[in-house]
Amino acid sequence: MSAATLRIALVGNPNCGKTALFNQLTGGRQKVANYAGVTVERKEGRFTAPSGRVLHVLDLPGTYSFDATSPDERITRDVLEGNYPGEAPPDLIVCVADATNLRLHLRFVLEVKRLGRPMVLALNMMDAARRRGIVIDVAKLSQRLGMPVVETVAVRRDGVRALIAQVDGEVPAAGPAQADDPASRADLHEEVRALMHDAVRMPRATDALDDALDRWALHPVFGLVILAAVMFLVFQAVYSLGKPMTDAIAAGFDWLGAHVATWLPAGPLQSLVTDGLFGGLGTVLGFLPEILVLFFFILTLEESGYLPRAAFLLDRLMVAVGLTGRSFIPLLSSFACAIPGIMGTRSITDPRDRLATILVAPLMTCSARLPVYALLIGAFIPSRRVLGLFNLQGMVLFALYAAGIAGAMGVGWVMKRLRGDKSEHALLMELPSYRLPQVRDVAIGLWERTTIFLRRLTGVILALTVLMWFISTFPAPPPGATGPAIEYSIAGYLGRALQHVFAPIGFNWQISLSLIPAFAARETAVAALATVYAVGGDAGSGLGQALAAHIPLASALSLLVWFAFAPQCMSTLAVIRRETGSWRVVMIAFGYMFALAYVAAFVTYRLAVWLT
Ligand SMILES: Nc1nc2c(ncn2[C@@H]2O[C@H](COP(=O)(O)OP(=O)(O)OP(=O)(O)O)[C@@H](O)[C@H]2O)c(=O)[nH]1
Ligand SMILES: [Mg+2]
Repeated sequence: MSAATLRIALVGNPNCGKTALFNQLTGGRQKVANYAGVTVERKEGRFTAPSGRVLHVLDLPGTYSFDATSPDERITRDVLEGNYPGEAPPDLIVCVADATNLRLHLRFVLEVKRLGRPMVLALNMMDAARRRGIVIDVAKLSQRLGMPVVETVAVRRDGVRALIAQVDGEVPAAGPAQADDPASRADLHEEVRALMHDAVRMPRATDALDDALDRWALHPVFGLVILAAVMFLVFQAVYSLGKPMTDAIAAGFDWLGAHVATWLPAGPLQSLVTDGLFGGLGTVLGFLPEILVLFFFILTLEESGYLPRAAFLLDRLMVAVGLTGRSFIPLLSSFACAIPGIMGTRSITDPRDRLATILVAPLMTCSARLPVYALLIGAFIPSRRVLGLFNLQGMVLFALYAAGIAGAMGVGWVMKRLRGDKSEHALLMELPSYRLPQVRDVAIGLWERTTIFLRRLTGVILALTVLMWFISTFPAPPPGATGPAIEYSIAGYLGRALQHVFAPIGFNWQISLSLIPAFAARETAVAALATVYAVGGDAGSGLGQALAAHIPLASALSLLVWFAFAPQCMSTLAVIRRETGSWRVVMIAFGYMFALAYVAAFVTYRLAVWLT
């Protein structure tokens, strides 16, 4: 080991603030949230300590013990034991413990100590511990444990000073390694009790506010009512807060597009700029506010500590449909994007539960679908008040999300029947303390979302939009052609060929065509429709109106339902393959979702045609 660099690893029970410490030390932007199992991969960062020494910091998934059973916990164990491929064991282990919950967290500290490696204990959440009147005799604890102990507050900028000073100094000597057998593990419990007795004074009462809130939040009836109300309000807010901003952006782009068009000579370049860039990309960009409003609520909920309660409430229902309460948080993250959701299933111990969760995660409506929904809802569903209070468009949006959830439950139930599984696993899940969201974490989360969105927009969506514009413009119609020019383009031919598949569910050739780029990034369906209609000369008065004029209501409803279920995302399929290591699972996922989407869209279309 050179003196100039030091490799440290942050370990500890889930939800004790390892990632918050990591971010504070390295200036990183890893996801922090108030539930167990947020971090499921090893993440690396670095910073330069005041002495000039460079510290490499590893953030690891939380783990309760070394009897690791879930895939994410195994990563932590392997890294510490030096079994992680291509990585030497860390020079110094920083074991993080939640100071408000030492009775639980010290057990793992003792387990890590048995590895006999240089180690420091960080008592995190000291702010919360002080607030609750918990008194910790740090000197005594350090002496009894035989390792340096520092206090930290990972959510405050100056809350990691003591830790930095500690890791910047001498590396503490390692204690003796101890054998790790079941008998000696039983002693850990006694050891924790003795430590608690000697070094920690806990107030008698637990947190009264948490208990009072939980009486409502975990109530079998009111709890569900509260959960439903929270979800419903979120979707109302997406509309009432996001929509005005979206409209303003769209108006701005129309204005800009019209002006830019006057500076360009008429011809392909003008068409590319106005139809492709302003029409296509501008329309997608306009949906950013809605996405951010949705994320504001998801991030706030994640930080509040409410989500594990919701998981707990829904556990019985989820077990009935072949999932578990543990699936709840991965499924909820899939509202952002199925990819982190599918990766989040690593914290599910039972492999069959994990597989079931992976298979249904793509049915949760990801944020890339929001522009498609918002566009079609805006064009086809009147913006009416219902019961003088709720917005009809917001209600339809809520219904589409609900359709995804109901679909997931149905599929889970069928899979459970197919595998003849009668086993039920009790949900063991820690309920964290309620916490006011940190402005910084919410801001980081929104910023991350914005950059991801803009990167997609200027990358894959831009490329596909230009491609769509190109195939809709060329080749030019032959001399003497009578129909609209676009019908003679590559896009026209391709769309009509595809339409054979999709005509039964009511899609015209333009919609059928837009499904191709949507496979790479779903939002592109919007850009593609915008471009195709604009090139066809139909979008003069806005894409919404053009769609309303050219697509019957029944087809629009069918398209919405299609998007709720269809397996239209390459990256999701790729991540399923990576996480399960099986092409068969990918085929099953693709096949069942395609069938489900097709049948559901077919039924919707026929019903709508019949009713209208
Ligand atoms: N009040 C207070 N909250 C903290 C502190 N450190 C972290 N938190 C909050 O605790 C929660 C968990 O923090 P994370 O950093 O995600 O915890 P983690 O240990 O990385 O969790 P996993 O990745 O699930 O193992 C978040 O809501 C943080 O905002 C602290 O020192 N004080
Ligand atoms: Mg973490």
